[in-house]
Amino acid sequence: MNILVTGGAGYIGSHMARYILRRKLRPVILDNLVYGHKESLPPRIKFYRGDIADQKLVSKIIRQEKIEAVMHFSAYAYVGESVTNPRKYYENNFSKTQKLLDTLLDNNVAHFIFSSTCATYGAPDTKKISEKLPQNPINPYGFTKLAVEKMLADYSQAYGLRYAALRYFNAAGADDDGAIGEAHAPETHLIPLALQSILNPEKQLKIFGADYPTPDGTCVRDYVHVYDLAAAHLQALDYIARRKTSDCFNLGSENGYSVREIISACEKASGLKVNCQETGRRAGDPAYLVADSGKAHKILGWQTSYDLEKIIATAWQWEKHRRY
Ligand SMILES: NC(=O)c1ccc[n+]([C@@H]2O[C@H](COP(=O)([O-])OP(=O)(O)OC[C@H]3O[C@@H](n4cnc5c(N)ncnc54)[C@H](O)[C@@H]3O)[C@@H](O)[C@H]2O)c1
Ligand SMILES: O=c1ccn([C@@H]2O[C@H](COP(=O)(O)OP(=O)(O)O[C@H]3O[C@H](CO)[C@@H](O)[C@H](O)[C@H]3O)[C@@H](O)[C@H]2O)c(=O)[nH]1
Repeated sequence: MNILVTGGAGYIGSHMARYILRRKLRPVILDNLVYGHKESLPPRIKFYRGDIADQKLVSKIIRQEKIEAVMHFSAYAYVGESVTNPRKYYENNFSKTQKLLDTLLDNNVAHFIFSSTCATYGAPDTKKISEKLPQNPINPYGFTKLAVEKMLADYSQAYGLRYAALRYFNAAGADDDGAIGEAHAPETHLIPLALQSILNPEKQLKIFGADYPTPDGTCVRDYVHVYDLAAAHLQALDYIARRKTSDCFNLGSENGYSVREIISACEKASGLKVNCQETGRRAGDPAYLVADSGKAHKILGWQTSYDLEKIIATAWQWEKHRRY
């Protein structure tokens, strides 16, 4: 099967591309390299540098590469920036995704896997988040992802598009051999920043808020390894194709870890101290986000295989020797 991976030079997309290759399927990458790294792609992989909204280019790729399904990772994902510059997010995450979808329909590509997020739930007042909870995002980033989910539901109803909306919790970790890993620029995520503060004494990790209503006062998140996410994508694709259906799934480990627990895990993995300091809360951070992934377990047969220790071990391996 030929699978178009948009945003395939980015963090999660580049791991997806490797995972697809290992499963003897064929990924084709489309990325404009606004973020992302060409060095993250395996040699000899088919790569197109371009924009998802370039309908001529996307049509050409579909025809030339005989694309049968699309995994759509490309988006902007800085929550804070989405508040100060929402037009950038509505344009890239929503409007351009509509252009992409229209191109797919015009070229009879009917299978679509979408990178959604637990940020579509907002700040729910519950221990574990299942798909039954209402989606009430609290920032423009979350709204753009929810808007795409709504568009997918309408397109599926009207035009027969089959899709899976995969609502990731916190993607983390790196390739087991350390060849690729998380490399956002700027980096805003907790695990890479904690590990970088170990390697570079000039970098200090700020703990955003120690007064949350959580056991140790810091925010709790559900960290899920990128290859576990990748596995879910292929399982979801198989499911929507075989069953001729569409659905949404929460993807998390179902375990919550506080910022302080992540810092301790990074110190344990490295044997070194994280240089950190408590500061005020970061705007828009809910106290507690942990998945109920029972639906993905039951319907897709998805299980995670990386626990927190393994996730941090792969991230540490990557940070120590990173190539880009
Ligand atoms: N990282 C997380 O924890 C997380 C959690 C939930 C959801 N997500 C979603 O997963 C997806 C991937 O996230 P990531 O962390 O790998 O981000 P990333 O920034 O590393 O990757 C996104 C890639 O998309 C490319 N891109 C952006 N706009 C494009 C366009 N218009 N045309 C072509 N390419 C374009 C960028 O160059 C980049 O390589 C995003 O949709 C994000 O919203 C991420
Ligand atoms: O320097 C830092 C960075 C983060 N945090 C905290 O660490 C936790 C995790 O933060 P981060 O790694 O930035 O992830 P999230 O803000 O939870 O967001 C990620 O996970 C979401 C799903 O939960 C996705 O929608 C987003 O795209 C993705 O960036 C949060 O409580 C932050 O306040 C710090 O204390 N200091």
